[in-house]
Amino acid sequence: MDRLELIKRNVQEIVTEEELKAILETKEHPKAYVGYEPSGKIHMGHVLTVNKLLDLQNAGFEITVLLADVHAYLNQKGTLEEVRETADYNKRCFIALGLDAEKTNFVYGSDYQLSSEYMLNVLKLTQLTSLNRARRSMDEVGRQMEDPKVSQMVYPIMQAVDIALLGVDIAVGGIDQRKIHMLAREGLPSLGYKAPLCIHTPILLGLDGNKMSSSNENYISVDDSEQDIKKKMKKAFCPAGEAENNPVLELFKYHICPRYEEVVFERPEKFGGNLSCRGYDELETVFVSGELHPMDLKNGATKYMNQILETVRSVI
Ligand SMILES: N[C@@H](Cc1ccc(O)cc1)C(=O)O
Repeated sequence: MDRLELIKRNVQEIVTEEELKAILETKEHPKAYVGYEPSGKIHMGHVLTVNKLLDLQNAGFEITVLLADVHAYLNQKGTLEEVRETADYNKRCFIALGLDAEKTNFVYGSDYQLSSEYMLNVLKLTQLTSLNRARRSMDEVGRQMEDPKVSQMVYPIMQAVDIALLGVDIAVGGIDQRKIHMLAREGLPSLGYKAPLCIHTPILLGLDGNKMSSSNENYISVDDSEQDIKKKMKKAFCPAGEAENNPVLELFKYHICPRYEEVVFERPEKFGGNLSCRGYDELETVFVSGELHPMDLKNGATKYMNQILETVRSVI
């Protein structure tokens, strides 16, 4: 796979592809980052952006991971001390998932976001941003936004300033980060910084076919046991022959197939014997044709997710 193909795989949007091509031509080691609000549960949604960072690392990018403790605090996720501790756990998870501990630049928000240079930029950008826009940019990111706090209006402004002061060329994130990234693209040039490129990954469905939510734990997280995964997969929504809105197929598309050249579904002879697929497209075709039963797909997902998470569990 060439560099551009690797960067584009499983991505929902690149803003803009022309800019990406230009940067690939001029820089051998462009810089990209993702920021994460520290979370007690690192789930397959987080892992999707980690996978993209791995692709970028393999494409020669320099990677920064922002452990956004101050952002989590501003977004009502706990005290600064609590979120900082969770950030340490998250760093261990990300390394276990394959990010090179030596080559990846892990940064805590609180280590630089309280400096006067940073704060002055934040204040300048607050002065250029309407309250309405700041609020809208938090639509898919903010907690309890029926009664937003002022801290949650500062949040997107700080995220924009992060991009400038971390000195990255590319901001990576789920498509839910889009409005904040657009604010950064528009606002940063007025502060004398360049507009960042953005790479947005899709947002995964929950295993029940609804939005992922911690209240009904409808997702796989990296600390799930083999038993947890079995149970969750058994209950998972997996409509026969359907490729759209199928969370089990999504696991193959975004997590399993990128890690395995070939996947094998083990079936007794009377159900057609073992079936193997090379690459996600082939698997989707086979599933849509009805040749592969949802039960077999789920069993396969259980096997591979366990293999992937085995190594992670053993080190976190
Ligand atoms: N907004 C991100 C977290 C984040 C914070 C600061 C950043 O600079 C980048 C990302 C989230 O929803 O989890």
